[in-house]
Amino acid sequence: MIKVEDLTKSYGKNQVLKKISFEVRKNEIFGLLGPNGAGKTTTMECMEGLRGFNSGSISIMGLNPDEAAKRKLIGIQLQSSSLPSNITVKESMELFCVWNKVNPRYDLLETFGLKEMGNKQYRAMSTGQKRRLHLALALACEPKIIFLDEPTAGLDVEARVALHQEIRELKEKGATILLASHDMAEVEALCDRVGIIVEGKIKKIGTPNEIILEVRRDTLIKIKPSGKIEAKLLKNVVLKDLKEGYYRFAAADLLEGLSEIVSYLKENNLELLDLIIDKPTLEERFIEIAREDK
Ligand SMILES: Nc1ncnc2c1ncn2[C@@H]1O[C@H](COP(=O)(O)OP(=O)(O)OP(=O)(O)O)[C@@H](O)[C@H]1O
Repeated sequence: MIKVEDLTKSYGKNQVLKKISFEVRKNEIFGLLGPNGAGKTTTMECMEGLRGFNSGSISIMGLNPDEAAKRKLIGIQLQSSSLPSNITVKESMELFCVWNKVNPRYDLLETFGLKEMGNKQYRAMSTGQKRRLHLALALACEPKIIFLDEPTAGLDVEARVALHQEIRELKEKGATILLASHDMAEVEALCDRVGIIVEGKIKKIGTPNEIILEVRRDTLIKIKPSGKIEAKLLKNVVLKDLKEGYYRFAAADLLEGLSEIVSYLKENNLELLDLIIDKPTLEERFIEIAREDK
């Protein structure tokens, strides 16, 4: 669907993209994950046809980014300066939809909490409100490919949940979505595959699960029983420490470890007062990868 090959981009002498290559498959949500300044926005802007690049190639459904944009294959969150200051929320939706030859999506204004401010002028909107309007417009013409750059930054919890739901529905309807973010939980929850970009280079591509499996530590099971546990008798878990009545066990296999602990508690008439499972996360692997070259 999208193929980026050996993409390089410099701002003056500062080379910010250093031969980036990745593919986005049809109907997947692909997350571009990276620390501040890694090159996510620059990569997205090159793909959107908004920014030139020095070398390499970008193919979007077989077209170059300019052509793909002209044919309205891609939906982009507009930049803040791109709407006239006196246009209202409702007018901007209508204008955008007439331009794209689709029916206005007033429901999206409702989804993003903008319904009540249909007559508000763009210049009077807060940054968060503008952001939500840009998202509603980006999604309104149901493009085949959608680029979202930090879509939930500055959104409140309700709008964030609504946006996640909207993204999932767009995928169900067949869209391909590229999402740049440094929000690990968001990427883990939404993305089918993730590319980790650090200092202008792609360091890792895989599903969130594949990447999490690379974390070099066991899952930790933290429990508070109603009495003492003879930890030496347990074969599937290793006691790491015992603090304030909490036993922290490492388990190579979570289910086996957990079932052994539960059986032990039952056999010894102990109650389980608290249970915390601490599994490796995408964030842990991301931090390892970001530090690898330092
Ligand atoms: N218009 C520009 N002119 C000069 N340098 C730029 C410009 N835009 C970005 N940069 C630089 O390019 C590098 C990559 O920036 P980019 O915005 O692509 O990163 P990012 O991963 O999106 O970061 P963030 O998560 O902070 O948004 C940074 O060092 C940034 O300072």
